Amino acid sequence: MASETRPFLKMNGLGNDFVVWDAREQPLRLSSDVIARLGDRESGIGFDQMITVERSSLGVDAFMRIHNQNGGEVSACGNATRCIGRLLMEEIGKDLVTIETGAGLLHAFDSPGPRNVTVDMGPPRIRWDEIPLAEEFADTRAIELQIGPIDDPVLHTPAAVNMGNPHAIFWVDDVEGYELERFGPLLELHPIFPEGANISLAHVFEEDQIRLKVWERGVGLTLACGTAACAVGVAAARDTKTSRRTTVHLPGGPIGIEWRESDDHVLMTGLTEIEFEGEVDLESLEWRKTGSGDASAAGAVS
Ligand SMILES: N[C@@H](CCC[C@H](N)C(=O)O)C(=O)O
Repeated sequence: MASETRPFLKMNGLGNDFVVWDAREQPLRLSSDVIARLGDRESGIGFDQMITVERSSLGVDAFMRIHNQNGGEVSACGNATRCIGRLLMEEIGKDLVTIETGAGLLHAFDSPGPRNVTVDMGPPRIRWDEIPLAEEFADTRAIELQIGPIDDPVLHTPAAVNMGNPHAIFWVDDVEGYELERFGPLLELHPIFPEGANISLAHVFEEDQIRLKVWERGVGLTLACGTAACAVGVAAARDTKTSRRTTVHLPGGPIGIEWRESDDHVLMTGLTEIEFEGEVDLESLEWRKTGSGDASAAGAVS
C-alpha cells in the first residue's frame, strides 16, 4: 500500500506551538504513539499540541480536536482556538467564527492589530466538582494540598479553576524563584486532580499586570498557555488581587484577559502566528517544510 503524505500547518500563539491538520475533507486519526513521536522536538516536527480541524456535527464553522504532545486528547486549548479562529476567518472571509470543541462552542473574532484574535472562552467553572477535585472544598480560591517532598507552604494552597480544562494556580512573589520543572510533574498528577491539572505560578507585579509561568498537563513547560492565562485572570479577580481586566505576561508574550461581569464569560486576546507549511509521510513520519509563514509575508518585521 502506498504511504500517505499529509500537508500540515505549523502555528503558534505566543510561542505555544501546534501542528494543524485540515481533516474536513479527508479524515485523520493518529494513534497516541504517533502523535507523541511527531511531537518530539528532537526526532519529530515538535509541538505542544496537535490540532485536527474536522467538520462540525453541529453545523458551526468547524470542530477542533486537541491532543497534547504526549498523545492524550483534551477538551480545551485557548491559544489554538485563537489560531484556528484566524485560519477560519481568513478562509471564510468573516470577522467572527464559531468553533466546536470538547469544551463547547467557542466564538473567535478579529481584534485590532495584525494577527490578533480574541476568543470568548465562556464562563469559568469554579465549584470543586467542576474542576474536578477529588474531595470537596467549599472555597476553591485556596485548596489544601498535601505534597510530601515540597516544604514551601506557598506550594500547598493553590487556587483551582476550570476553563474547559483543569488549572491549579500558586500565587508567588517571583515566578522565577521556583523550580516549576521539578514540582510541575508531581503536581500535575497529584491525586487531588483526578483528571490531572495544568500547573501555574503567578505573581501580580503591578496593577492588573500578572506574570505567569505554566507547566502544562501532557506537555511540560510551555512558552504560553491561553486557558491558564484565563484561569489566572479569574483567580486574581476572585481574590481581589486585580480587577476583571488584566494583562498576563507569559514567557512568550502578553495576553489580554477580561472576565466580563455582564455574562460571566472570559475573553482572551493575543497574537497568532503561522510559522511554516509542511508535509508528513504518515508511514515513516518523515516530514519536510513546503512553504513559509507570517515571518516572510510582505511587510513582516524579522
Ligand atoms: N496550551 C493550551 C492548553 C492545552 C491543553 C492543556 N495542556 C491540558 O492538558 O489541559 C492553551 O493555550 O490553553
